[in-house]
Amino acid sequence: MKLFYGLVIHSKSIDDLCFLPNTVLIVDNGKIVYIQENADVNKVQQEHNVSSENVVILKENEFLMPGMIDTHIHAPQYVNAGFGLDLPLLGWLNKYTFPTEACFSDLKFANEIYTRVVANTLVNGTTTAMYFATIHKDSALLLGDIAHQTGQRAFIGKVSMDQNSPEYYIEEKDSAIKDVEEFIVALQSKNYPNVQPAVTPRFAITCSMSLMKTLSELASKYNVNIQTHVSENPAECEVAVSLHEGCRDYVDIYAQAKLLTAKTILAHGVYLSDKELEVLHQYQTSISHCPNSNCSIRSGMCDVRRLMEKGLRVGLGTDVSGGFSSSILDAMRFAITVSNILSLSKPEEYKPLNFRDVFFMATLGGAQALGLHDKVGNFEIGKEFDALVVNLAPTDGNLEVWPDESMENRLSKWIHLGDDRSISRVYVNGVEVKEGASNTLRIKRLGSKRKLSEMV
Ligand SMILES: Nc1nc2[nH]cnc2c(=O)[nH]1
Ligand SMILES: [Zn+2]
Repeated sequence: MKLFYGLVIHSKSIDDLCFLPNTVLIVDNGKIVYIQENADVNKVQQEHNVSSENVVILKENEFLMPGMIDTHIHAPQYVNAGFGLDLPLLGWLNKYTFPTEACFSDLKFANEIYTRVVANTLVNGTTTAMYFATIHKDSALLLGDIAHQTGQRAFIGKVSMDQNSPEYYIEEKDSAIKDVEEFIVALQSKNYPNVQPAVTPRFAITCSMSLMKTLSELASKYNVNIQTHVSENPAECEVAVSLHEGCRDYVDIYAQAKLLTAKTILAHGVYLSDKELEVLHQYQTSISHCPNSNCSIRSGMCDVRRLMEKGLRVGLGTDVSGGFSSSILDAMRFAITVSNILSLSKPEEYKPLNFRDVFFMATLGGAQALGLHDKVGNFEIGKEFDALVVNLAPTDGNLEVWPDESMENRLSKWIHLGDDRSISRVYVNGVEVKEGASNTLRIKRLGSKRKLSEMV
């Protein structure tokens, strides 16, 4: 049992951001069992029989918030984060992405990179990640092992692609199906409490209709989440629709493949028509908004306010390495900036996203988009305790606050100026995981680094 006392911040909905001062929150067996604002901490501690070594009193400049959720990240592309941003999507995939992903047939290389990406995202406050791995079954399973061992909540997608891909990085349809089924069975049979497989057709250009239909059957047979990309870039949209005869638009391709479910998340959705949004709403399919990626590989600017007003659930994604940063704080800022820019050409009454909106999207909104909102996303009794202790006065960095600043302004400052140095503790399912992840990264950085080419 663990008792936390101090300022708690979480969202109950996009319009209901709560600041709860002097709050006691008790966690037992990973779950939240008690939460009371303006509580008498000593009294509650005694009543619940919590020993003093299990009491965490937050400091003046600290607050507790739900862990952040990255609804779309490519773990193998972590190696490429920050370069190769000179080409738009289709050229970028061929020149930079596919060659890198092909290296993950090598388990030693996969182990090096996957250990780092899991540790790095945890240190940056990502308590849940929806990962694309590569087409390689064994290294995707390894990513699952690493997430489990390091303590991150994760969905792991072994990527499927059977057409329009380079010969060194493509699957035959039959072996693609066999490998996905074996991957799902193997990962599920490990019984990791917080790591689940996800069916992951790469996107409509690299997947045949027949492959996608079978993947949808597998998703339903094993009751797993589905993830793919949609409507990210104008050239991509054109090619996708031209490849799948008889499909009205991009969303119709996935509708005909029966991939649209309440457990499906589609990355991007920059160019979706009203009709497509209506269809996604009917299927309760959600969207991962990846604004850094959309800017960095110049895909376009997604008006997520419009998507949310149409009733879609929208989470944030880093989309490393289309996006160059693996931090959800960065995704929050990019989401605000894209929305601000879009608002310049909108009517005056258009409301760009603000820090409250993106805080919601990074936490409860992401949980809703992944269908995890009964488990995580905010602090409700019965939910699992995925949380960050944020320190607004780190010893270094650009973040500075003053004692008489409002809680709202302090949160806004953190969202705009914070980084991993201001995240002092990270909990997943009640277990503190930041220290272990930081040590892993430190050891990896101190050790002499091998050349990438020597690792493969
Ligand atoms: N951003 C992005 N879009 C994709 N569409 C298909 N594959 C990818 C990918 O790896 N990254
Ligand atoms: Zn992506």
